[in-house]
Amino acid sequence: MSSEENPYMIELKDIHKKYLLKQAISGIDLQIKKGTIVGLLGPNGSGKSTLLKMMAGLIYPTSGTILVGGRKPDVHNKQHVAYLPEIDNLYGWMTVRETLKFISGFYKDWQAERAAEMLVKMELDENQKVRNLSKGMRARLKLIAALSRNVPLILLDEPFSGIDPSSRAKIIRSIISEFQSDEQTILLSTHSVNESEPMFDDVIFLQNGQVKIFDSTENLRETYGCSLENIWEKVYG
Ligand SMILES: Nc1ncnc2c1ncn2[C@@H]1O[C@H](COP(=O)(O)OP(=O)(O)OP(=O)(O)O)[C@@H](O)[C@H]1O
Repeated sequence: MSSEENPYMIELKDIHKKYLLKQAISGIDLQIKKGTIVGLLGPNGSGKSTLLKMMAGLIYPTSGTILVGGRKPDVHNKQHVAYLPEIDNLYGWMTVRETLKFISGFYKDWQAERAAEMLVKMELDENQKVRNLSKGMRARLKLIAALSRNVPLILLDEPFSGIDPSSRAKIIRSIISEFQSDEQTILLSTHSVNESEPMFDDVIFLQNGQVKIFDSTENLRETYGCSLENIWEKVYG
C-alpha cells in the first residue's frame, strides 16, 4: 500500500438518519479499515440494516457524510459494492442455476468459477427451484450471490439467518479461508455472535442508533477477558 493511499474503506462522519418520526441513527462516526472483516452487532432495531443500506447507497443519511472507497455512495454503488439484503429478493420460479446466471448478468466482476465452487461447498442443487428451497438453503444462495463478486466491499445483512448452527460454522470457515484481505473488506451484521467471532477483526456494538463499542476483537477479549457473546451480554444484558 502506498503511503498516500487512503487506509479506510468506509468513513462515516456524524451520520444521522430519521425515517419520518423515527430517529434510526443518531450521530455515528466510524472509520473501517481496508482488508478487515468487521462484525456489526446490536439488538433488533439498533440500526444495523439502516447503516448497511446507507453504505450500499440504497438510502441516504438525513445529515452527515459517508464515503465508501473515498466516494459518496449513490445508485452506481452496486458496481463496486456487493450487498446481501436482509429480505429475500429471489424469484421462486427460477432454479438455483438460473438465479445465479440472472444475477451474474448484472455484474462485470462476477466470478463464475467461485460461484460453482461455493455451490458445492454449500451443498446446493443447481437444478432445484428456489421456491422449493428451505429458508437456510435460500440464505446460502443469497450468500453465494454476494460472495461470487470481485468487489472491494461486501456488505452482508444477517447472512446466516435461517442457517443451522453447524452449517453456519462451516460457511464461516469458508468465508475466512477465501477472504482476500489485500483486496476486500467485509462488513456483516449478525445475531450469531458465537459462531461469527473467529471471523471478525473488528466489532461494532450498536445501541439505539449509536456506536456503543468499536474495537478489535483482540482488544475486546483482552479488556473484558471473555468471548464476544459474553461481552454482548454485558453490553446489552
Ligand atoms: N423504512 C422505515 N420506516 C420507518 N422506520 C424504519 C424503517 N426502517 C427501519 N426503521 C426503524 O429504524 C430503526 C432501526 O431499524 P433497522 O432495521 O436499521 O434495525 P436493525 O438493527 O437492522 O434491526 P434487526 O436486528 O431487527 O434487523 C428501528 O426502530 C426501525 O423500526
